[in-house]
Amino acid sequence: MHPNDPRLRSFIDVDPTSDFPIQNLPYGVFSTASTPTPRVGVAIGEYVLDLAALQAARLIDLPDGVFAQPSINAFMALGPQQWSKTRARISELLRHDNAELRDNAALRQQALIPLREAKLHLPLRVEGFTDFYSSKEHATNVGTMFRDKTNPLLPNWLHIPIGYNGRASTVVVSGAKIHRPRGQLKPPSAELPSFGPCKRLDFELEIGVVVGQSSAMGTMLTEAQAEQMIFGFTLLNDWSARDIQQWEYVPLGPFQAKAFATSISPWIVTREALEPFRVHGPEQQPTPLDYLQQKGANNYDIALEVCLRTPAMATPARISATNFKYMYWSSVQQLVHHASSGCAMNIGDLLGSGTVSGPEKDQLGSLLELSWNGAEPVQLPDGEQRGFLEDGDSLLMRGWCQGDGYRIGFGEVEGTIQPAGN
Ligand SMILES: O=C(O)/C=C/C(=O)CC(=O)CC(=O)O
Ligand SMILES: [Ca+2]
Ligand SMILES: [Mg+2]
Repeated sequence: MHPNDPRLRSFIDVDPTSDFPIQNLPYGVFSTASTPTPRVGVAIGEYVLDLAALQAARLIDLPDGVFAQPSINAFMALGPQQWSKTRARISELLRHDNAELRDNAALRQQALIPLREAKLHLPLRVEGFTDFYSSKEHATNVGTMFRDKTNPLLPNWLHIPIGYNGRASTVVVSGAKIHRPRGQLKPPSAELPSFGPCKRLDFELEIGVVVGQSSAMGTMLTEAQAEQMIFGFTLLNDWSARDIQQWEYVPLGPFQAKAFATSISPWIVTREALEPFRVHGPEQQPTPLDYLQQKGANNYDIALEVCLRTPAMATPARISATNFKYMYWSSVQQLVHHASSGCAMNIGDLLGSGTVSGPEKDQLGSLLELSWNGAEPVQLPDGEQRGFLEDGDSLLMRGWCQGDGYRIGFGEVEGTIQPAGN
């Protein structure tokens, strides 16, 4: 049976609402109190399966030590055929009718760790971080607020997957504390800029693409090559300082406004696990230039939600619910474009999709849009309201593909705002 087959069952009980059924098997890096060395595992139900332990027990046939690493980069370097073969083998080992692991109590004890006992680390060594801008709704909304409401979409937008080179150095895993950045601020009413803590701190709901293969400097990628280079997908929050951004971004784009932190979820859902959830993206009109043309279903149906919890709230409240399927430019088009000048791509490059905003008012992927630059604050169930994020606020993103009786989930990415540092 193919590892995506909905009929597959594991000997580990998995709730139908779990993010991590046997059809998912996302990769992460974890450690435990008893074994503090970070190593690679996959999530299954309420457990992490320790792949370094399975390999040491000779149940997985790959180069020695490939999972006894603090990142998945060495595994990604093995290439797409090994990714697929390994996923099939892990699936086989977890099946209800396979005795190899199921009936080996000692190995099960060692290799299946309850998720609540695992510390989750940044799953990849991030070589480069690029952030795209591929939701037409988001680009239109920001253009309306920041530039020209009669002509919000800039003329290049429908021809180029626009992006900027971000910072790999500040990509952090879910749970990492986020310090309010400081920067140059110049509200429209002020004559001169001042330096101080950001007053308009925001999130951006995005999907992160993990590049698992390299391309040589000077070479372009075909659609098929780019597809094969994508290892998997994460949730990504591109924290954004809107006041710093508005003053600094002309003409080279965001710089310090988005350099202070980017959070990702701890699990990387493989491209293969998302195959059953492919959908057509929006129609692209005008037709893109030849090198960007793509055939077939080039997007994914991934439900996404954003929840906010202020220090006064007992539980988080949902403030947005949208879907990745609305994105105009696909991940493959972004990657093809990224390499099109001859830019070398590396194993461990991370590409942000761009803020995922849908067409409706409750489908927007940033507070900038939800509160219309602070003018219409978001109302929370306990009577509080938010134009932008305040110290102590916790922001939570979730994502999943809904199958028939199971879901391919991304887990979550959380970050809590700390006061500005020194
Ligand atoms: O329209 C602008 O000037 C800026 C938009 C963004 O905030 C840039 C960005 O990070 C891209 C995105 O997430 O879609
Ligand atoms: Ca962004
Ligand atoms: Mg960022």
